[in-house]
Amino acid sequence: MPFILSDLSFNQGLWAHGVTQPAVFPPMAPSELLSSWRLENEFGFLSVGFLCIVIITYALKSVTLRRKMPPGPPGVPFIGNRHQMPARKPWRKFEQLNKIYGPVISLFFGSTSIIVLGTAHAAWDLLEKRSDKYSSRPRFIMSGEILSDNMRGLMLPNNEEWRKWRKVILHAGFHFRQAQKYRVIQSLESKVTMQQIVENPKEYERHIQRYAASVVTSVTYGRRVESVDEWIVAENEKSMNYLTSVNIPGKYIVESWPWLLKLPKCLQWFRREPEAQKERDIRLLNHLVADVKQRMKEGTVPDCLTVEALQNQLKIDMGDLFLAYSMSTPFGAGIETTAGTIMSFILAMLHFPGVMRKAQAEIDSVLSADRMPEYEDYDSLPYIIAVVNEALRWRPVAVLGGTPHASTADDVYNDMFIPKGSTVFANLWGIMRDPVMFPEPDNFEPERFINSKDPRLANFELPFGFGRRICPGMHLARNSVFINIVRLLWAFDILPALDKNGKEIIPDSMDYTDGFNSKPVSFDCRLIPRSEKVIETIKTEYDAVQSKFSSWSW
Ligand code: HEM
Repeated sequence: MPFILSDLSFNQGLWAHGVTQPAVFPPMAPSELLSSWRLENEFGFLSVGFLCIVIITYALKSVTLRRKMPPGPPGVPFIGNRHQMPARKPWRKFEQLNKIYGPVISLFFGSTSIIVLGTAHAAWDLLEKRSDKYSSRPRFIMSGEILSDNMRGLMLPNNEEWRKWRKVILHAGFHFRQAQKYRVIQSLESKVTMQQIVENPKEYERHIQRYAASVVTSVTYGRRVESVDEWIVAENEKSMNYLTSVNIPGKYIVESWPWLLKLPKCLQWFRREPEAQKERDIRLLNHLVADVKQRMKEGTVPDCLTVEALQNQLKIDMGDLFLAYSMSTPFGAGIETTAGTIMSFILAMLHFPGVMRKAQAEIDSVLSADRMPEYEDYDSLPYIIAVVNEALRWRPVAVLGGTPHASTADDVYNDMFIPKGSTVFANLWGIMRDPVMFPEPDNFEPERFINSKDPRLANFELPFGFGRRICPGMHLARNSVFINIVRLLWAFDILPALDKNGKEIIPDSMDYTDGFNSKPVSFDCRLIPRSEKVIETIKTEYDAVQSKFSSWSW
């Protein structure tokens, strides 16, 4: 059994190195030398024997545990399967492994058991139906504990603080009815985006990013952004980039050796840099809340998440700092995801022009060029709704299912044992490409949602995760994706860029970024207004929007 054999040789090797290191001793008589040699040897043999027993017991336990657990590729002692995981796009490897070993597989990263779910049904069975056991998060020592003092809800385990945070985010912010209120802002911001694209189509990606950032700052702090270069976006981006940079597995030794946290704080060298960043984060987040408070006093602040939370602060029993961190949640979770999904839709249109024509035909049957689509048109546009669903499916932005879940109790699923403390990935990349649920998954085919009898496809929440951790921003996100997709299709032909010989350049449909959120690598395309009348309508709508924004800027 290679697991046990290599386990032993690795440790014996290390041990042997340790005891054969000669030190400097005073000279000894031969008899002394002999008895000391015997003593040392007896001690040595005892130690080797003890070590062997420990290692064999550990190895046997591991093998027995592994046999009871979901199948998976054999690993290496102590390292597990970590070395088999590619540094880039691990979701593709997960998909391959699910194809080989089944919808539920297990791996080991060191001593941590990793469960990867490769079908929607497996994810619903565990993360939704058994959400009492699967709604926690793994421990994030560097990013969650040291950098954020357990104040970032997205990384909190399933505890009282997380429930409090989630209630605020949902009830003060983004549950279905509350999210409908923000449609006004989303519609206005999308009109700005359309005008920016008409004026400067080459920068279309920046316009979409600005849209996503402005919706987030508007619904959170009641202030919008006019450019992605504004300080508020830059500062938050810095903070988020730092957070992501410390979240790299294996980068910090304390993640593998948490006992280092027991050292006196002055000896915990790894704390210095993140604690300095923490100070900067706190200054920024407190400033943003203070700004809302000030405008509440003046009576000039629009309805937004922070106003709702502050008005209910006593009732929800949330401290000032936790509230300030909680209000920043949409920054990390809502900008890249929304913009990335709209970018995937544009990429898909370059590859599937037939879908674009069909979608435009539906829009033209409901609207003319002198009226921009509105949310009220939603129910008249079933094909567009299917296009939105397909954009979320074809290239899911939260590619690994967002932040992984963690299990809080031992469990048995289809005769497979899942130990407490497992990290659980619902690999949305693989799930969305499951050919049973989504035949020919590489095709961008909105019809799959129209022709399906599956109620879970009609109400397509799958891209937003599972159970008690399901994305609280999903209604807001869906509204953003819908209004931008329908208006882009109404206004523009989305066509490939041309090279200098007039030949079309079709970007690679698999060229996506790395990280927990994966979006298309920037690509050129042509967004050609469909008529002069469309340009005129966009301009009229844009001019009308300006007066409504006057008090919203930073
Ligand atoms: C197209 C856009 C979006 C997609 C595809 C998306 C997807 C997801 C997914 C898959 C998760 C993980 C759920 C799980 O753990 O099972 C998640 C979590 C989360 N999302 Fe979104 N999201 C989007 C936009 C947003 C927006 C706009 C917001 C905020 C306004 C938001 C806030 C959050 C938060 C706070 C969590 C963590 C929930 C928790 O840990 O309890 N998301 N999202």
